[in-house]
Amino acid sequence: MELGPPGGAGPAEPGPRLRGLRGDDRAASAAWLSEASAGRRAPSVAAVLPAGGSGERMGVPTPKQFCPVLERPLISYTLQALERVCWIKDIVVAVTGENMEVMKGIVQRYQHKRISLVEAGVTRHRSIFNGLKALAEDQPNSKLCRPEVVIIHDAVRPFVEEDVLLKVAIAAKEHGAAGAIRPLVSTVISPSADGCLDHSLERTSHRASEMPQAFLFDVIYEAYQQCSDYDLEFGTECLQLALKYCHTKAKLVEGSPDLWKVTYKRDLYAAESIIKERISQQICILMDAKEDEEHVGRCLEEMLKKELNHVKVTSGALCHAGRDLQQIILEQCYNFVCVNVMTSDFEETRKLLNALEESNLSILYPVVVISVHFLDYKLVPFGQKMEHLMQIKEFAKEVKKRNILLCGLLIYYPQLWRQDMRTLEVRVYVRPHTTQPAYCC
Ligand SMILES: Nc1ccn([C@@H]2O[C@H](COP(=O)(O)OP(=O)(O)OP(=O)(O)O)[C@@H](O)[C@H]2O)c(=O)n1
Ligand SMILES: O=P(O)(O)OC[C@@H](O)[C@@H](O)[C@@H](O)CO
Repeated sequence: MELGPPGGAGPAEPGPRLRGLRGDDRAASAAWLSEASAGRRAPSVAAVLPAGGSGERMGVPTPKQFCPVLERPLISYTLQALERVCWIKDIVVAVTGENMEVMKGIVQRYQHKRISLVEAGVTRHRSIFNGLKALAEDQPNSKLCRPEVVIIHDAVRPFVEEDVLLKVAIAAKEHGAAGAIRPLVSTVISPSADGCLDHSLERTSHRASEMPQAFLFDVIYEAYQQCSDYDLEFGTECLQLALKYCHTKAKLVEGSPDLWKVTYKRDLYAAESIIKERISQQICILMDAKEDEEHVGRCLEEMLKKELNHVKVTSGALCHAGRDLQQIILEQCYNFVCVNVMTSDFEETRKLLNALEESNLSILYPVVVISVHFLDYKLVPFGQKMEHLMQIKEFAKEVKKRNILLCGLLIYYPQLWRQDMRTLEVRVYVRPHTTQPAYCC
């Protein structure tokens, strides 16, 4: 079993982040995190991701966890989802020896943090067990701490949100084990030996066991240590191991429809559609820290928040915002508004375009950049400005080769308006089913 280089301690983002949580989940998360801030020992949480399968049902040579979705390996989306959760301290991924270098390359290329790699086993349960052993602190050279709670999540379930992770972790702390469930889509039947129907299960009184699942580490580690070879070989349910070997009845937590596991090729197409839909709901507003730009950017942010799920704002000259921007690009933002209030030059937009051209964003999906310029027509003759701004056409042609759609928006305003900057109303028209918003100020 080989522990790869830990991906760096601590959450990818400073401080507690309650993103992706709503209502009482947010309150629960705050309570969960406040244990730390209250000076009490925070409940330490780690995750184990079994990623050592061959993906036979996918029917392609590449194991499905490494299959590209928008040119990015599927497992990277799952890691990104877990990394958004600041209270998961370590993420242990079990991969086969032959895929260890591939996995290390993915961790490096997408700058995944808090990742440790262990050797997978010949079955999913054995892979999970190897992950637990790495956390048990009874391994030589292990840099990992034994967690109080461990989350187990299939590497091929990329659409996991913080709220369900929090629910199963809190439930596991209280009950010893917890798992996400979903209503059955098809009725479960039991065939007789001669291949005929023996009986069917009452669908409404049964549920599908999904992931994530969470356990008190001691419970699930003990269960795996007691586990029979038969169960390690043929078992598919961690909750059952906790029940059978530790008499721990898991708390069942209703999960969202997006928790499904990528198993067949159609699931990969579905995953790509979901990822594209999520990309179209994200936008980043870049502006310089100048007061006017700040105000315009904040106006735009408020308007866009009514239309889109994720609106990020990064201010400060791009060179300072660079790290922020890199993180935003890493999180797969494909839509940008670059606000240039008093400067007509394209320096900021150009820096953004350079960062995008050097990024890992897929060329298969259009990046939309809207370069907004506010100019006081009393200060600057229109002709001269338009000539200058027409440069944007040249930029646009250049970056189009990389599927970056660059649009320019010039807002000419009278001198008086400058004092009225505070009253600026931004009306945003986001064309449905497109990533290209149309703006009017
Ligand atoms: N020896 C194994 C087998 C599976 N898994 C992981 O367990 C998760 C769920 O298993 P499954 O969907 O069955 O994956 P595969 O075994 O790869 O798929 P198949 O059964 O189609 O071969 C996947 O992330 C898979 O990589 C694992 O870590 N080690
Ligand atoms: O059986 P598979 O290896 O396809 O999937 C493993 C688990 O995801 C599956 O058994 C869930 O029902 C969770 O227990």
